[in-house]
Amino acid sequence: MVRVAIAGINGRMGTMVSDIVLAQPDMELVAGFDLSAGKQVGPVKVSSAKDIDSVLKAVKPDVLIDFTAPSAAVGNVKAAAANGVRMVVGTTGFDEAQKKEMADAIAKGNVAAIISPNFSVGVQVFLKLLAEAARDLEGCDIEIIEAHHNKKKDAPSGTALKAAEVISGALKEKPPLVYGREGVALRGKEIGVHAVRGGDIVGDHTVLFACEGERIEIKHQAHSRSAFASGAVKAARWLVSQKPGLYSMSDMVMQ
Ligand SMILES: NC(=O)C1=CN([C@@H]2O[C@H](COP(=O)(O)OP(=O)(O)OC[C@H]3O[C@@H](n4cnc5c(N)ncnc54)[C@H](OP(=O)(O)O)[C@@H]3O)[C@@H](O)[C@H]2O)C=CC1
Ligand SMILES: O=C(O)C1=N[C@H](C(=O)O)C[C@H](O)C1
Repeated sequence: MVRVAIAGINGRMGTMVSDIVLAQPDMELVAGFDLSAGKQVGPVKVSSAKDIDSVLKAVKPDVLIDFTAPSAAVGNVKAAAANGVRMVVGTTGFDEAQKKEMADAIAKGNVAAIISPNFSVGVQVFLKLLAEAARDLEGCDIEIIEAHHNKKKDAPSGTALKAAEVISGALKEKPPLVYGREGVALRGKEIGVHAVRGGDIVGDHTVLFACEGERIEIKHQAHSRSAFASGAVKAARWLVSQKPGLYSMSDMVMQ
């Protein structure tokens, strides 16, 4: 049995991840953490986020799945790594210092972890297509447009930033990012990044390659958070048989 703990278990993603974990015959939900404690989820009563260290020590999960907020996730990663617990981190919106803090904690704890801004399998294919298009269409103007629900706190999305990183990695000339546009300014060599927020949009990412006389759009649309949640649960199962280290979702999907 894979013993799973979930941080952010009361949230939109945490709720869906716990439903999927509870339905897996080879998984057991052993702990859940959130700012508001006490709710019963399957066999566990949600623990207060501040008790994560003592609860991890007591229940010894195999994997902690985190969908919370950036500073919360950094604390959770440190607690999990210090207790030898593997991690699946789906939270987005980290700054560079927070990314380094997590990587250092994972290395020091000598545990296996996946940090990914998007756990859908489709998005891994989308990223692969972007790299190919960027290589073949060098010189075309590139714009990334993402759309999400009106409760999303970070912008641009983690996936949009990952798309920019992948595109940049495939181009000979590394362009700067320009977030939105306002006022009088001609487009330069940049990648434009635009965030749309509204209603209950689950997660759309479009990359436009605009060339002379033609254009290509590569688009991924998530219809349900189950695309992310089921990928995160698969990642938890996969991590159990991996050596210690920091992995990405493409390490798992493209194996
Ligand atoms: N990688 C991926 O595939 C995906 C990533 N995401 C990302 O996941 C994150 C969560 O998204 P979503 O579920 O929509 O957000 P929600 O706000 O619905 O859920 C986050 C939950 O975490 C709780 N929380 C805050 N701090 C802590 C803490 N220290 N310990 C435990 N729980 C805590 C929040 O409590 P409270 O509400 O009281 O603040 C809330 O219940 C975001 O960063 C989002 O961008 C989302 C979808 C897919
Ligand atoms: O907050 C969300 O909802 C999502 N966040 C992720 C991101 O920032 O890329 C992934 C997904 O698009 C949904």
